[in-house]
Amino acid sequence: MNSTYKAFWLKDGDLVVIDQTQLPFQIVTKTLKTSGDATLAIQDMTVRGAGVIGNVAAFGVYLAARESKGDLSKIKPLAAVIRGARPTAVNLMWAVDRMIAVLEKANIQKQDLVEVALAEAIAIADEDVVGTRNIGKFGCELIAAIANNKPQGKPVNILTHCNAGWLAIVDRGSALAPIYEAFEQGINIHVWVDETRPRNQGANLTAWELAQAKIPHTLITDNTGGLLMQYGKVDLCIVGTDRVTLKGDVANKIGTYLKALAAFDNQVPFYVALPSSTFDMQISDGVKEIAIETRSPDEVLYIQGLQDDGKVGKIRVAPLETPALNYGFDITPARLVTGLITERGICDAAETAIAGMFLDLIP
Ligand SMILES: CSC[C@@H](O)[C@@H](O)C(=O)COP(=O)(O)O
Repeated sequence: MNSTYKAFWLKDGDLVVIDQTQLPFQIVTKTLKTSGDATLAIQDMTVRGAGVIGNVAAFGVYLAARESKGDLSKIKPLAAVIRGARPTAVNLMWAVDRMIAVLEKANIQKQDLVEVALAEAIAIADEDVVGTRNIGKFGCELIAAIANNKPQGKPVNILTHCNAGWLAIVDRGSALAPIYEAFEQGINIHVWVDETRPRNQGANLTAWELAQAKIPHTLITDNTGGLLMQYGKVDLCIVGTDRVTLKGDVANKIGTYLKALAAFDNQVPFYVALPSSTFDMQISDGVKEIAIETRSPDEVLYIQGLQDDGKVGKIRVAPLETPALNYGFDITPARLVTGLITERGICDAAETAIAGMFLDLIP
């Protein structure tokens, strides 16, 4: 793993992860020693974001191999538990399936499965590093083209939702990869950051990443984007995704769909950035076929933040008797997506274009 920024790293054979539930107020790490630790870290969102969920799942299979002393019959049920940790991000299932396929082959060849699992989990992370760099380069071309048509001194205003930065995919994220690249190239940019209720990944994580990188940004409530688009203050939307179907329907953090509708109504280009591991080529209709995670109502009923006493705590924002519903993701239909920014290039969110660029991934 060669990345500059990391959401996780290896130490003495264990996996250390940044506890994202504590950001931006404190940088706390957790050490995952067992496959159960990996499952829990994914479930309680110590780690989150489609890519990093896949990485931690892959290392979780390695930890399963270690605790099973390389016995494949014991690794498989543990891997199945990791695979079920969260339902929507397909990178989780993809990573576990890839790990098990490699281990099955290695088992026939009587190789050391602990070593093989570790090497494969590292390989997946290393591929992500290369992939995000390429996503950054392709996406940056879009930003550069807009910048060329801007009056001198005016920034390209990019709106993003949730967190799709290096905390979500090593080592530059998906949606934020073109933003990091553009900033590095000296393009004048400014990012509108949706707070992303209920868990506030925008306010807590994206704003923190951008602040660390000194990239100009402004935090907005989730409902502000439409007005900004009507005012001509958004040049481009770029979001990440947890699963894209063969026909180009996009699952991403709840609220993405409404942003895409507003973008469509205002002729603002709406791009989705993803590594190819986020395609689910076995399905077509996102609304009918993608399982949307439902999370605890408490995430809606309470807000977590920094208290006046300097401690991180939660406060309730609704009457005690009010129930809440908490879908974690929504589906943006392909027709609202201007294009998909992938590590192989930019393609239309349509079956012919996706199949044309990713034929080798279609089962
Ligand atoms: C890899 S970034 C794309 C998505 O994973 C991201 O936008 C997102 O929706 C994350 O959701 P989360 O619930 O925080 O895991």
